[in-house]
Amino acid sequence: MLPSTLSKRLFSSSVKSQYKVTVLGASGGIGQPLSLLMKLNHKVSELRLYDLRLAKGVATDLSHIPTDSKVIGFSNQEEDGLAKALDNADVVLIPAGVPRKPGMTRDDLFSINAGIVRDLATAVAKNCPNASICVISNPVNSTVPIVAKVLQKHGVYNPKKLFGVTTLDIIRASRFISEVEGTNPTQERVNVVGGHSGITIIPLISQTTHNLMPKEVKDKLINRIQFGGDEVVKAKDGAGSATLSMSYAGSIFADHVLKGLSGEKDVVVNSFVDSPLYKEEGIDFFSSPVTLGPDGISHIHPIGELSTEEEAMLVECKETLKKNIAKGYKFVEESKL
Ligand SMILES: NC(=O)C1=CN([C@@H]2O[C@H](COP(=O)(O)OP(=O)(O)OC[C@H]3O[C@@H](n4cnc5c(N)ncnc54)[C@H](O)[C@@H]3O)[C@@H](O)[C@H]2O)C=CC1
Ligand SMILES: O=C([O-])CC(=O)C(=O)O
Repeated sequence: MLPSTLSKRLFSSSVKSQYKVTVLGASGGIGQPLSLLMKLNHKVSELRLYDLRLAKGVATDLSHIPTDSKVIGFSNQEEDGLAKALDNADVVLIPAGVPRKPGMTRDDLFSINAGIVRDLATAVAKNCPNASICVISNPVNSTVPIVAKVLQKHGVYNPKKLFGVTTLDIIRASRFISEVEGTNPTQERVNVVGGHSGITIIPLISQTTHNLMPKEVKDKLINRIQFGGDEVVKAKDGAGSATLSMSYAGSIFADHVLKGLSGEKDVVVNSFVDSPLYKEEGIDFFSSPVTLGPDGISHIHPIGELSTEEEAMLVECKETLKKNIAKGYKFVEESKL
């Protein structure tokens, strides 16, 4: 293929770039490749990168790519760096925070990441209260409620525009089920609902065409989807958790949000959101398919029919989620804001 044809394929688009996207934690393992993928997204007109280190370097590097967007790096060393990065942003992606090491659960990250996410959410509340906020930092089951509470305290909470990014569970499920069934992963779609940690991740295999696989094969598959994160943490052996698959997942999620904002029809994606599904049972957030539009979430879909085994998983999931959400709320209540 001629280089010019290749460059046209990669970089040309008839889509109008119009959205300002900010990545908080842009120099990290997820932040860098995620920023690269957002630089390639034609709906983005301005990409702002913020981190405690290297954000200007990463921004300069990406700024040489000939797509129709401007890239600007902001550092915490400059006055109002964070405020400038967020000023009037349309979409904010948050992969800031520490990743796991072998032997840790996502909840073990709470002690450090809760404060980071609280402070970044405070800056979002002050500088871009209308933004769609996509939270990647773990533990997602608690960091999303933290952001909600912070925004509530500032009187700017819009539940239609706050998202916990659980897309990695969806893409893992597509991949892993295709490995078991010998199918094309791009054609596989599993509805994964609940939360984003261990047993709160519920892959609804009964809703796929592969429900008749032997029980032990299915149990193993479900366990692999639920603990796929641990597989990467173990393989990286102390150097972090999923970054490349996560940045791919994050870019797909962000693209859905941008498609919704730009008025595309039937934009449906799973996300951990402020949800009516189990609110009566005291569970304010739950991941299920949601339809996105110009004002954020336009519809939250129920999770559909479950098998007896999946019903039992849902019971366990809800018990853990309730505690994770309460922990996030309590942290903000006890913080001086
Ligand atoms: N939602 C999901 O499915 C997934 C979530 N994660 C989570 O994403 C987070 C980031 O993971 P990695 O990128 O691998 O970690 P990393 O350590 O490579 O990068 C994190 C970046 O955040 C920056 N940072 C820390 N505090 C900050 C602050 N106050 N403001 C701005 N930037 C700040 C750091 O300087 C660093 O560059 C972790 O909490 C991890 O558990 C990881 C994989 C999947
Ligand atoms: O496992 C981790 O800590 C990172 C993560 O959330 C994932 O890979 O799903």
